[in-house]
Amino acid sequence: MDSEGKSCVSVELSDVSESDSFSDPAYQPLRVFLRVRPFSVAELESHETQGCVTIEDPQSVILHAPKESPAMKNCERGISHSVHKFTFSQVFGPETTQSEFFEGSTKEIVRAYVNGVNGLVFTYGVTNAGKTYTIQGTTKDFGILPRSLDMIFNYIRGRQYLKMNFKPYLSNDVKKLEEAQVKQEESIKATLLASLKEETESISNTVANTCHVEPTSSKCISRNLPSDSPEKNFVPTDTYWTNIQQRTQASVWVSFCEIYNEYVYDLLSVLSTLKNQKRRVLRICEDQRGNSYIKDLKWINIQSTEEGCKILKIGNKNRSFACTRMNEQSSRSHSIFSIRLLILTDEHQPHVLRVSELTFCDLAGSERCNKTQAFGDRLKEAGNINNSLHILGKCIAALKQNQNAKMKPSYVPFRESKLTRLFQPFFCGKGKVCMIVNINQHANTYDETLHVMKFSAIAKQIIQTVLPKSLGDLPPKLVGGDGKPIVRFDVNTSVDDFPDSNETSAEEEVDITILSHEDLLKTAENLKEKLVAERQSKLLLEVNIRREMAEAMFRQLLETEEAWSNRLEDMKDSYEEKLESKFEMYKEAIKKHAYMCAMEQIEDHYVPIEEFIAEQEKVEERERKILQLERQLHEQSGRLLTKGSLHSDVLTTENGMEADKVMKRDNEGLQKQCMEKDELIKSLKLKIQKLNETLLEANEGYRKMADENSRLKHTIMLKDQEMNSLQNWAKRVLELEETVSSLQKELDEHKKHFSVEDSKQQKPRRGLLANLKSTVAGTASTPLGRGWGKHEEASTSRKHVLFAHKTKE
Ligand SMILES: Nc1ncnc2c1ncn2[C@@H]1O[C@H](COP(=O)(O)OP(=O)(O)OP(=O)(O)O)[C@@H](O)[C@H]1O
Repeated sequence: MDSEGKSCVSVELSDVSESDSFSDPAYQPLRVFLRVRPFSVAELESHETQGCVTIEDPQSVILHAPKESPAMKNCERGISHSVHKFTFSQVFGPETTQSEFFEGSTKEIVRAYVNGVNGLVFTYGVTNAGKTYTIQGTTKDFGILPRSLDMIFNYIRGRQYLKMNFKPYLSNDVKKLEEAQVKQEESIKATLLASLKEETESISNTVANTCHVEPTSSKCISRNLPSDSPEKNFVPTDTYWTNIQQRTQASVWVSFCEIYNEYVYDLLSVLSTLKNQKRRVLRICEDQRGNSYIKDLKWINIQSTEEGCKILKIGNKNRSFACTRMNEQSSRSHSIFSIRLLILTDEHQPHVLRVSELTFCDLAGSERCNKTQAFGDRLKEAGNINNSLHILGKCIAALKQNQNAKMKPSYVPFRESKLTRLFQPFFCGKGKVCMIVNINQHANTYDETLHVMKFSAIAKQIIQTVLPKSLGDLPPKLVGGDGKPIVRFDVNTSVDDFPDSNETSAEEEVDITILSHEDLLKTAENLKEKLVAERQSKLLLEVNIRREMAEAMFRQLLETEEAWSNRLEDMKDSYEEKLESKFEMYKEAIKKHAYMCAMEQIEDHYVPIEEFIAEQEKVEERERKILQLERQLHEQSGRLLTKGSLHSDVLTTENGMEADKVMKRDNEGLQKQCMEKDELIKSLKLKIQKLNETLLEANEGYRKMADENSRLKHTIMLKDQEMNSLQNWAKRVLELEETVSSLQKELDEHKKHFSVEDSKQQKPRRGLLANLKSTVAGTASTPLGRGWGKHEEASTSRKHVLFAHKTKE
C-alpha cells in the first residue's frame, strides 16, 4: 500500500494489543474469526470486480472501497475513508478448506465443551456470504457442525450411555424418564427419522464416507480426517473427568429451532400435510437461576454423527417446507442447532454429573431492507431481522463499554429480542462464544460488508463478559418424570441440601398463592421491569418500522416522480420530434408541389431563356429598324416636298408611288412582327401570373404548418405545468418526512418521560392484595400509561394522515 493509502486507513481496533494479551483461550470469552468466501465459477466468468478485500496477515484484512460505491463517494466528500483495516482472532482466506477452518476456529470450543464448558458458535454476514456453508457444509464437504458431532462421538466412544431415560430439562437440568416416557421418546425419534425415508440412502452413503458405523451404531470413527488428526488422539485435559472417567458415561441430545419474525418454531416437530395448519409458536422462559430456555422444545437422543446429520437434514427440510408454504426465504430466519451432553456417573445407579451445551446459530443475512426494497410482509420480516441484529449489536456494544471500569456501566438489553435472550447465558460468563464473520468479495455488497466488519470490530473488542448476580453457577438438578426434583447433581451434595422441591422452575408456571409477601413483591417488580422492557422494545420496533415505512414510501414517491418526469421528458421529446418531422414533411410536400406545378407549366410553355433573350433582341432589333425606317420615311417625304416645288408634277407622282409601295410593304411586315412579339409577351405574362398563384398556395400551406406548430407548443406547455405539479407533490412528501421525524422525537420524549415517572413510583409495602392492586393501578395510571394511550391516538391519527395521503395518490 502506498503512503497515501496508509494515511486513509482507519484502524477499527485501537486496542488490539490489549486483547492480544488474552491470547490464552481460557481468558478469551469471545473470539471473532473471519472467513472470506471464494468467487464462484459464475462470478469469475462474469468478471466480478476483484480487489475489494485484501488479507494482509493471518490476523488482519483490508477493505478497499470500489469505485462508484457510496463508501467511495463518502470518501471523496471527506466523510469517511476509502480503505479500512480490521483485525480478527484469525482470518481465513478463500482457499481455506472446511477441515482447516474447523481446526483453526471451532475445535478449541468443542474441546472445552466436552470438558464441561458451554459453547456458542454463530455466523454473521450478508446473504450469500457462506454462513450456512460454514456451519453445515455440503454432503461432500461437511461444515463445522457435523465435524463437531464427529469429534464429540469420537470423544465419548466406548462410554456412550445408550438408554434414553435421562433427558435434558429446562435450561440446564435433567429429567429421569419413566419406562412409558422412554418408549414415547423412542417412538418420537423413530417417527422423526422415518420422515426422512427418501433421503436416508444418500445420507447413509455420505455419512458412511465420513464415519464408519460399528454394529452397535453408537460408535463413529472419522475416516475423512487424517490418521494423525488430533481428534483421534484427543485426550481430555480435565483432570476431574480423567479421575472419574472409568465410571462415567455420556448421553447426547440435540434440538433444532428457528426464530422467524420474533417467533420461535421447533424444526423437529413433524409438520402436518394440512395446508392451513399453523406451526406452533414456542415461548422463551427462564428458570429460577435466570437462565433462558425454550419451553416445549423437542430434544432428540442421538447415538452417532450419522443420526445427528439426519436430524439436521430433517430440520432443514421442515424449515424449507414451512418457507415454501409461507413463501419465505430460508435466510430470513435465525436457525439454532443445540447439542446437550449429559455426563452420567455410576453405571449401576446412574447420576448426572454435569450438563454442557454447544449451540450453533446461523443468523439471517444482515443486509438492510433499504437494499432489498422490502414492503409488506418482507418489510416486517426485514424489520425483525434488523431489530434482532441491532439489539445483538447493542448488547455487544454495552458489554464492550462495561469493560471500562472508568465508565458508568450501561444496561445490556439482552431481553429486547428472542435471539439475545437465548444468547444471554453465553455472554454472561456461562461459556465460550465464537463469532464467525462470513464475507464475500463482491463490489456490489461492499457497503453491507463494511457494516458487518464494523459490527465485528466492536465484538472483537470484548475481552471480558459479565456474570450477573442472578445467574449463579448452580449445578444441574435432576427431576423425575413428573417434573419434581429428585436430586441435584453434585457428587459432594446430598438431596437434603436442596430446598423445597416445589420451587418455581419457570416464570409462567408460578402459582402466586404459594408465594410469600416478599416474593410477590419481587415478582411484581420483575413483571413491572419486564413490562417496561417489553414496552420499550415494542416502541423501538414500532419506531423502526415506521421509519422504514416512511423511508420506503418516500423512496417510492421519489421513484414515481422520477418515472413521471422521465415520461414527460420522453413525451416532450417525442412530440418535438413528431412536430419537426411533420414540418419537414410539409415543407418537402410544398416544394414538391411547387416543383411539379412548375414542371407541368414548363412542359406546356417551355421557352428556354437563351431563345427568349434572342427573341427579345430580335424584337429590339426590329423596333430599331422601324424607327430607322420611320426616320427614313420622314426624310423621304421631306425631300419629296422639296422636289415637288422644284420639278414637274409627273415625276413627283411616279417616284412617290414607287416609294409608297416599298414603304407600305415594309410597314406591313413590321406590324406583323410586332403583333407576333406582342403575343409572345402576353403568353410570358400569363406564365408569371400562374407562378405567382402557385407561390400563394405554398404560402397558405406554410401558414397552416405554423398554426400546427403553435398548437403543439401549447401542448408541451401544458405538460410542463403537469411536471410542476408533480414537483409540488415531492415537496409534500418531504414535509411528510419531517412530520414523521417530529413524531419520532415525540415518541422519544414519551420514553424519557416514562422512565422518569417510573423511577418515582415507589409505593409503601402493604398487604398482598393491596400491593398487587396498587401495582396494577399504578401502572395503569402512570403518565406512561396515559402517554401510551396518547401515543396510540397519535399513531392512529398518523395512520389516518398516511391513509389519506395514500387515498389521494
Ligand atoms: N468457502 C466456500 N467455498 C466454496 N463455496 C462456498 C464457500 N462459502 C460459500 N460457498 C458457496 O456460496 C453459496 C452461498 O453460501 P451460503 O448459502 O452458505 O450463504 P449464506 O450466507 O448462508 O446465505 P443466506 O444468508 O442467504 O442463507 C453456496 O453455493 C455455497 O456453496
